[in-house]
Amino acid sequence: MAIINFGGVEENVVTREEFPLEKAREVMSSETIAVIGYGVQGPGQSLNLKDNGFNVIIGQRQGSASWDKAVADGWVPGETLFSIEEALERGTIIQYLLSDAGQIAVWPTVKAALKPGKTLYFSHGFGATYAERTGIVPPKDVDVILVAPKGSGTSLRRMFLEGRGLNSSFAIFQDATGKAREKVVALGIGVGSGYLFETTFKKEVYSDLTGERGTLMGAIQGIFAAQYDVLRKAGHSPSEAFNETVEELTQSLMPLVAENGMDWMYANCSTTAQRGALDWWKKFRDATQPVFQELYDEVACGNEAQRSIDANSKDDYRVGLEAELKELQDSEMWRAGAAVRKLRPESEKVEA
Ligand SMILES: NC(=O)c1ccc[n+]([C@@H]2O[C@H](COP(=O)([O-])OP(=O)(O)OC[C@H]3O[C@@H](n4cnc5c(N)ncnc54)[C@H](O)[C@@H]3O)[C@@H](O)[C@H]2O)c1
Ligand SMILES: CC(C)(O)[C@@H](O)C(=O)O
Ligand SMILES: [Mg+2]
Ligand SMILES: [Mg+2]
Repeated sequence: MAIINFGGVEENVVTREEFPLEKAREVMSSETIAVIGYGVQGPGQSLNLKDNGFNVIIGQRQGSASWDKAVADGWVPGETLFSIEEALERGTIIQYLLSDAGQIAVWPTVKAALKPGKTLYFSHGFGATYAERTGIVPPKDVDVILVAPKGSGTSLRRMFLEGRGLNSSFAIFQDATGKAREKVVALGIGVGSGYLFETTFKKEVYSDLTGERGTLMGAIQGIFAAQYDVLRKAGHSPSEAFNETVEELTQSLMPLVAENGMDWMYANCSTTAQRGALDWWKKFRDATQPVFQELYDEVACGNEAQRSIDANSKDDYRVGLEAELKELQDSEMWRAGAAVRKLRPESEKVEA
């Protein structure tokens, strides 16, 4: 473990230097990793593990679109691609990567397959933390661990292929064999994490649900929509409103934040912009803080988890989700965005 000072607070992290891939392969040398579910995380984690030299199989519902995707990605039915039941039987490490609602539905099958000595791996603290709502209570004689990549499975794979690494958190829920720690770190390195920081199942799920509902996904769309609306009502064109709300942020300013922090991005803007941003950011903080607090409280009391379980356990949940995504796509702001994306010079080059 390397001790890293995060803004004045020291934390333990695991890097690839201290726990190299060779060591991870050694820890996993006699294990068969069964990745159950081939949605978003399933492909990213399993393909990275395979390319890193681990012994991986996939368990997925036959006849589903995800099964076809697995075949297209090179997994071979009967050799490395199986029904969920068969993969559970063959695997010694069970990477449970169905959707969180799917995990509840399939839990009785998984539980029955968890013979002593097997390891149960999650990428979210959801199922085990909200056990009274999910019914997911692992048997006492298996190791239960978590590696949660902090980003989309799509990014996990893309960054791996670019030689980069998304960071992940890791946690141990249950250490039945005394080897849970080396297993979780080996798998974290194996799935392509840049580095690993330690957490608990409960902290992972509380922070993850807050983050995705907050600044990462929910709040950002809300703030974009509010500013775009004000600009449009004041007579600005869609292209102007979109550029001043989204395009400049994603294309010009966020890469500077990612590179060297907010002050660096500010420093690369005019003194006029800096004066305004420094004057206004605290107003936005104060206006949104109560909403973030409400969000965290709803997560911590379980209401948010319950809403997600109720919505995503419906047979036709995809229909509703797709309609809501379409509503976003069809909004003027995101239609303007589609036109703006096409106008990027590099888009022209791709099409040419
Ligand atoms: N999406 C991400 O990038 C991401 C990032 C970090 C963590 N996670 C976590 O990883 C886990 C997997 O998430 P995901 O987004 O990859 O899942 P997903 O929504 O893409 O679904 C994964 C698979 O679950 C299968 N599935 C759903 N319901 C099922 C059922 N009742 N029976 C059998 N199969 C069923 C689907 O066919 C699909 O292949 C979750 O715990 C999630 O919170 C996801
Ligand atoms: C990619 C995210 C938002 O970080 C993940 O938490 C998810 O649920 O998909
Ligand atoms: Mg999440
Ligand atoms: Mg997340």
